[in-house]
Amino acid sequence: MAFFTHQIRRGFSSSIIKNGVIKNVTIIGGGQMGAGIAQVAASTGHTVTLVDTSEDILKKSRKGIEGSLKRVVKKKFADKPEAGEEFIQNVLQNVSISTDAGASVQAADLLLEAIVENLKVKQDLFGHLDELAPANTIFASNTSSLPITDIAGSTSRLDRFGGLHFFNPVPMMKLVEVVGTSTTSQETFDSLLNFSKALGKTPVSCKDTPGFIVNRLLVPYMMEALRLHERGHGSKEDIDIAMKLGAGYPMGPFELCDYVGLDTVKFIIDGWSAKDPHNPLFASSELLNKLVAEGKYGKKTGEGFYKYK
Ligand SMILES: CCCCCCC[C@H](O)CC(=O)SCCNC(=O)CCNC(=O)[C@H](O)C(C)(C)COP(=O)([O-])OP(=O)([O-])OC[C@H]1O[C@@H](n2cnc3c(N)ncnc32)[C@H](O)[C@@H]1OP(=O)([O-])[O-]
Ligand SMILES: NC(=O)c1ccc[n+]([C@@H]2O[C@H](COP(=O)([O-])OP(=O)(O)OC[C@H]3O[C@@H](n4cnc5c(N)ncnc54)[C@H](O)[C@@H]3O)[C@@H](O)[C@H]2O)c1
Repeated sequence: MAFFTHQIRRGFSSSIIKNGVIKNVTIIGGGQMGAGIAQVAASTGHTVTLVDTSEDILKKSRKGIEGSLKRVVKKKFADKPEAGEEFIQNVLQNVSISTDAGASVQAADLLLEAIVENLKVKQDLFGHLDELAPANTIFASNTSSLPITDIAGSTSRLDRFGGLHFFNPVPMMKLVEVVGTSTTSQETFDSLLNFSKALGKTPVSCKDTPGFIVNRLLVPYMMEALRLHERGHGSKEDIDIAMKLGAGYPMGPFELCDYVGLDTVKFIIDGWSAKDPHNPLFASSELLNKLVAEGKYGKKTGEGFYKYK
């Protein structure tokens, strides 16, 4: 059954964002975050184009969205399975997939990037798409740790650029950090704030400071858990149990690192440590580096601190 239209819908005129209301969204990066955001945006009546580098990856994104929608529907439509199935079909119809980023931005009110946590790669992508996207398309990044100002600097639309930081798993996590730089216009910021609300999320306003709010507090905590283990002061299992049962976290720090992706965790901490090398909060972890070198990125590869196969 063809759930997804495999091409960009034709017949759209260029994006004409009306009264700052975002309806058409192009998401670049169909990994765990991009697929999750696509699902939530499509579930709330937005038209979504999900872009990645290959059809195979996009097939995996589609499978992930379908799986997650089934879990949502199991609860939301517990006693109405037919309505649940209809909901899934409607949501999936709102999502197109594409490997052509340039074509996919033509009708976008919002271009939201969720690709690898690497400044140069993000700058190259935005710089390229800045030349192709309609002038009024708002650009936003889902970066965990990079300055929005640095990413935006690769474009000529500094007033129409902001941060939209979602949390993993996107369908379950209620928060969105909306990040304004010194050049983000109030109109753009309001559009991003209202878009987050339209997704059913609770937005908070953030300054463009390292880690915004959540990660500025979460990253040092998680890295200290890794170092505590490396000092021989606790097994990863005991640290995870302790933080779940003693501090009320739904996942322990090792479980959460695996859930986020150890490659992403390493990108974040290496970036911060390069900028602030003497800050002990941002010191790296040998164990993390070893696992990443072995290609053990956590849940997404089947092994990280724990095994998932
Ligand atoms: C060192 C540096 C690190 C920093 C990294 C920063 C990264 C980033 O920038 C910020 C973040 O995101 S930070 C990360 C922020 N994130 C966190 O901190 C997350 C912390 N973890 C949690 O909040 C919970 O463990 C979960 C909600 C993930 C799972 O809940 P649970 O109770 O432990 O386990 P359960 O029994 O499996 O699931 C129960 C029900 O949840 C539902 N459901 C779950 N996943 C779903 C999905 N994908 N779709 C749809 N539904 C989904 C489903 O209904 C399921 O019921 P089912 O009938 O069994 O299908
Ligand atoms: N994982 C998390 O918990 C989490 C939470 C919030 C924010 N983030 C941020 O979101 C972004 C994505 O993280 P993720 O966990 O989804 O990563 P991921 O590895 O699951 O997915 C990234 C996707 O981007 C694709 N990609 C890479 N370069 C591309 C390009 N030039 N064009 C199109 N697609 C490209 C990859 O093929 C991959 O499918 C990162 O900036 C990360 O810091 C991650």
